[in-house]
Amino acid sequence: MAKTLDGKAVAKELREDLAKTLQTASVKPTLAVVFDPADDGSRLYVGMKQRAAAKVGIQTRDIAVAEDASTSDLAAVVAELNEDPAVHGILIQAPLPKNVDDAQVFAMVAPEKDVDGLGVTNQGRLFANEAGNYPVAATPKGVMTLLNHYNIDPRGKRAVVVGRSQLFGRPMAALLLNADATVTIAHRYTSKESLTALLLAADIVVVGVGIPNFIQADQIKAGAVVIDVGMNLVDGKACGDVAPAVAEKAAWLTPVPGGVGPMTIAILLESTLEAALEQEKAVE
Ligand SMILES: Nc1nc2c(c(=O)[nH]1)N[C@@H](CN(C=O)c1ccc(C(=O)N[C@@H](CCC(=O)O)C(=O)O)cc1)CN2
Repeated sequence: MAKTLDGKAVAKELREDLAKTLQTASVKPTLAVVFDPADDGSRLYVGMKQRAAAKVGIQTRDIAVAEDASTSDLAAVVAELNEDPAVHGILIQAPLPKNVDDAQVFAMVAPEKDVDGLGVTNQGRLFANEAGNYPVAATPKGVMTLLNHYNIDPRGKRAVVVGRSQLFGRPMAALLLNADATVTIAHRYTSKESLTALLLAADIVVVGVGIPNFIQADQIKAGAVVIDVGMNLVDGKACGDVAPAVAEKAAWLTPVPGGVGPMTIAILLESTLEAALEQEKAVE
């Protein structure tokens, strides 16, 4: 039976450390959250982020986007936040309304305020494996933090990332590559046959496609590490992309809920504090 990669517990530790640091920090960070209030998922996740931020001592500022907003409307919103010295971090909660190009909006955020690491500058740094401290997309960074916590070293391992989004798959693959894994990305055009062959050879599988039971036990190598980034609702209950029977094959598995989700939020808060401290240093 697989051991649990307990994101809920690791995220709690991370948040407690952040709260301690913030008690004596010289800056009280402010995170601006730009989101579509008509999207049920966004309302839920933004609420979770706001509550977690308040508990550690980070202020949030809500910016609700109108249903008929365009990319250029968002450009004006982001430009104002970029210029506001009271705002240290800007979070663009995806998805934005249908007339907005999310990727273009991610790219408008000033790199020093891009706490979600989704803009081209910070993604470029990650893909170049640039040394130093810059924000990285919260979900993939949360996965790496979880692996590290359980002393699972990707070096020399065969890793398969299923999904190629800007939020998850691309930065996930870059982080695993930067950690010296041999990485393959599978996506919607990868045939089921090829995907199964890749998965059966993989030591580490990270999947985030938004389809319940997408990964079955007979596609997983015995002893693999399986990270479920999926977040689906089935009969009102949260579940991931990995079938429950995978627990009988894998050595390690993340639960849903309680795995990668809480890590995503904790890493966002950590990146917000780091951005605020950097901006304060730059002003001095
Ligand atoms: N700008 C961003 N947009 C989105 C991101 C992101 O990282 N940045 N990720 C997802 C959603 N997401 C954060 O925004 C997120 C999803 C789920 C969770 C979480 O903790 N889920 C709980 C279960 C919740 C439930 O019971 O329904 C868990 O896994 O334990 C946190 C964050 C899309 N957009």
